[in-house]
Amino acid sequence: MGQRFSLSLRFRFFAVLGGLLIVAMIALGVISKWLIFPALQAEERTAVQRELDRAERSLILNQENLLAQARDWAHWDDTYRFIEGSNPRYTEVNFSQQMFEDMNYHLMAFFTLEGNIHFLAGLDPATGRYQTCVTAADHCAWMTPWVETMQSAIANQVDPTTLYIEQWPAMVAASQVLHTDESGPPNGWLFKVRALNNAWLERMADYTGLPISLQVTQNIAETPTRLTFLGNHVHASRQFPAFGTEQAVTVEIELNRAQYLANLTTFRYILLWTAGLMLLVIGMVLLLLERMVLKPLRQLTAFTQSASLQKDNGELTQRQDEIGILSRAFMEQLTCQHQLNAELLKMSTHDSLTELPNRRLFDQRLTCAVSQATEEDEPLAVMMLDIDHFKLYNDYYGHQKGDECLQQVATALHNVANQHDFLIARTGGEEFSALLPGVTPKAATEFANALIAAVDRLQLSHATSPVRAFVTISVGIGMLKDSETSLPSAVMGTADQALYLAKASGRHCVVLFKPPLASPSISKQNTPL
Ligand SMILES: Nc1nc2c(ncn2[C@@H]2O[C@H](COP(=O)(O)OP(=O)(O)OP(=O)(O)O)[C@@H](O)[C@H]2O)c(=O)[nH]1
Repeated sequence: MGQRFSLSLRFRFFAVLGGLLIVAMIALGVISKWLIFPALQAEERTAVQRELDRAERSLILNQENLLAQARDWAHWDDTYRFIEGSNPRYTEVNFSQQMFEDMNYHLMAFFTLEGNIHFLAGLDPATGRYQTCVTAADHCAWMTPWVETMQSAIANQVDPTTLYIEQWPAMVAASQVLHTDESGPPNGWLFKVRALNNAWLERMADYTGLPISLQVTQNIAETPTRLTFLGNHVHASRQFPAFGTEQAVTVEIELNRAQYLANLTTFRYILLWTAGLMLLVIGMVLLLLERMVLKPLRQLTAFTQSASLQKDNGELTQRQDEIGILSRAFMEQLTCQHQLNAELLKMSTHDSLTELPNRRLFDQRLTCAVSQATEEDEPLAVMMLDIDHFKLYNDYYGHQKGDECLQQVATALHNVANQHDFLIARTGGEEFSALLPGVTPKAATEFANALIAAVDRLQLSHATSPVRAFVTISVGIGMLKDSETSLPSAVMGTADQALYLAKASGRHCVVLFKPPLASPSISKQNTPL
């Protein structure tokens, strides 16, 4: 049973489509894990990097802007003369708290070419008050570390714009002091410092639209950019090394992952729907296969297995699809087969000329009748009939007429047999046999006479017959009880002997076999009746 199920179409369809579904699911999973999710993450990474780049560009732009302002001041005859000491009103005219605040400067330092302080001005980080000094001491002591770093930059190679970290992070721009037409020789250095404080951050946030914050980090990382994904937000940072230290200014932005999470949710929905749809489609295909193919096939199998055509309830043959066509074709074939079988059966059991049962059928019935009569101790009569001088008939009228004569005689005999409910068969050329179960010798004799009379009534001319001018028959009757043995052949032998006697006695008569006839000599008792 199990093996038959595993070989069935239903199982194979289930197995193939189920397998297909599993493969598709695995493929979806693999594609999601190795292609889609990494692609979404890469896209998010790129978007965050882009935002970091934007923050960096703003920082650089701001630095370049500061540098441009430093150069503007440094390449100016007034500044040149101020360094020379021939412009006493320079500071008074150009410097004020308002100017520092407006320009977002925190310190401006003028140096000689050798790096000696010429003039310092700045906003005290503690009080926010504007101060000017010619030395970084006393009330300008907060400037000292800045001044030392700048002097170290002058002593080495001055980077025109860079980041400094001294107490707080700042961007610094430096330029040599030249004439307004940028002719030399240079006679000093001008440094401008812009603190990267909260006010600056607020301006940057306004300018970029990004929530930028700054950190001073003590170690410079190998990779300046760092992205940390935390639930629904991402923390991105990029380091910028500060001048002359191992420290760095780290620009940080905190971004919402809403876009990524929305993409992820959308994709998960798509994934879910795709899986659901696949499941639905395969389920539908299986259902349709079951209803449209497998169930009708099973019905067709049951239908073909049933022996009788009568079992067709029309459900299959009335269908208009391929199954219906197949069923109808099968039905036609089956009907044709049945007809052929019936014809073959008739051909094998009936005589084609007279349509009476033939010897084969007669012998079968005789065997059954003999055993039944023996078992039930019932009488059984058999007859052998022969057309008298049929050779002469054939010779005179021809074979064709002989056939017609045989047919007419057969019909007459059949009608009598039918009327009295016994079997008559054509068992030889012009020889017939009858089987009469439960019939006594007396009744058998009456039936035999009825048969002779029926043939007589035909009045078929037989011009050359020495018996009558028409076709006649002779009949020999044998009874089972008078037979030596219960063998069918022995019973028929008694009838044959009786017929022989009938022929010998002048024909056109009935002879009933009597037991003494069982001996080789024919008894007188077997005289024509
Ligand atoms: N037309 C025709 N003749 C047949 C057929 N079968 C047998 N015969 C003929 O029947 C004749 C039988 O002849 P016989 O056996 O000598 O017997 P009979 O002439 O009838 O003589 P008795 O039986 O002694 O009266 C033969 O001539 C056969 O050719 C048949 O199917 N059609």
